[in-house]
Amino acid sequence: MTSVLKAQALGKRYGRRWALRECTIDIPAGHVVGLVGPNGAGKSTLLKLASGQLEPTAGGITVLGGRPGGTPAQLAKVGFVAQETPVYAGLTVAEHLRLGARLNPRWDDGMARERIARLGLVPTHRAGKLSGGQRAQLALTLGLAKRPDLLILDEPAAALDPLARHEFLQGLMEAAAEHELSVVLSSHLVSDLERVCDYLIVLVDSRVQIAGKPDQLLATHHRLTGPRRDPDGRQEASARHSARLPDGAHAVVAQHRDQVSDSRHEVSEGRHEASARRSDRLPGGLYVVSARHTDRQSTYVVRADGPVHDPAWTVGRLSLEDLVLAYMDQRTAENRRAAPEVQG
Ligand SMILES: Nc1ncnc2c1ncn2[C@@H]1O[C@H](COP(=O)(O)OP(=O)(O)OP(=O)(O)O)[C@@H](O)[C@H]1O
Repeated sequence: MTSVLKAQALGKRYGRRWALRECTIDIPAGHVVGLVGPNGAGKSTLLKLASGQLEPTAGGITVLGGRPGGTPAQLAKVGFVAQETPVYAGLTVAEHLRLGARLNPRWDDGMARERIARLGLVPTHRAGKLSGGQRAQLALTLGLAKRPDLLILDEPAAALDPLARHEFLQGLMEAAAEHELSVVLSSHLVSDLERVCDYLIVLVDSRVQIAGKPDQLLATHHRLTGPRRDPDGRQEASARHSARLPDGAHAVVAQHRDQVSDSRHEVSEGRHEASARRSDRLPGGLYVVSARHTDRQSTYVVRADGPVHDPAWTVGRLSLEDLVLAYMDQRTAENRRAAPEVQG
């Protein structure tokens, strides 16, 4: 299958700080890809690397088989709509279309005019006088009429009200289906991405945490809920030293040790051991994404290759939002290794 975006150990550093690191992804063509993550996670950095506006510090990236921004032909194949939906305030809607026609060899003027008319944008109106939603639609029209093979949008609907956002994303989906376009868009709004995307990338702390088709991601992640047998972490730590651990518990503790963090008890080494100790009750072969404990109950979000059957735990389904939030949880991210990609 052709890759629309392929990155191998891709990294970008600003000064001494990594904005993106060890990013390895392979996105097949023909998808609407959602890129989600907290502020400062590296989303814009990845999108700018993909559109050739930034050069990598480490690793490599190809887009539609070529180096981003490498040749005029490559530039023509990729459209980019930046975060602030850039339009020229002093130019009219019609002047934007004329500029687009002059700058883009594959420009589809008929489509641009038809779309502008359908959206009710008046050609003689200056972009500076348009509403935020209208400006976003104008910027999307320019991106689509360029007739790219890949359209990259950095938080395109962030400033729009829910109705305008709905219309914007609807238009994007229709255009993607009609023109067999691959799309990569970033957003903070998982509900938006859930509606339009058939491939998701979660980026946290400059690293890709997970990537794949939403149904596959949901099939491999579960919520495990069970009683917290010993709600006091200190008692649990001392219990560990009194050699009352079940056979084999040490091995399991070692297996999960760097995968688990307790959102409320992470102060000392003893506490850390206590939190690792709790995970020894989880079924084997799980990757712990997040862990939460109340006095009486423990809740884990875990990734598993197969179904989880363990009478000690209630296994529940996650929504996509639950899954993304579990990965985005900064309190657990620190102690987690980057998860391998789920290929779709
Ligand atoms: N030009 C720059 N110079 C220095 N640091 C930068 C620059 N651009 C981004 N960064 C830093 O790189 C990190 C990633 O930034 P980036 O804009 O890619 O994040 P983001 O996920 O798009 O965030 P947001 O959701 O807030 O737009 C941040 O810590 C940011 O401060």
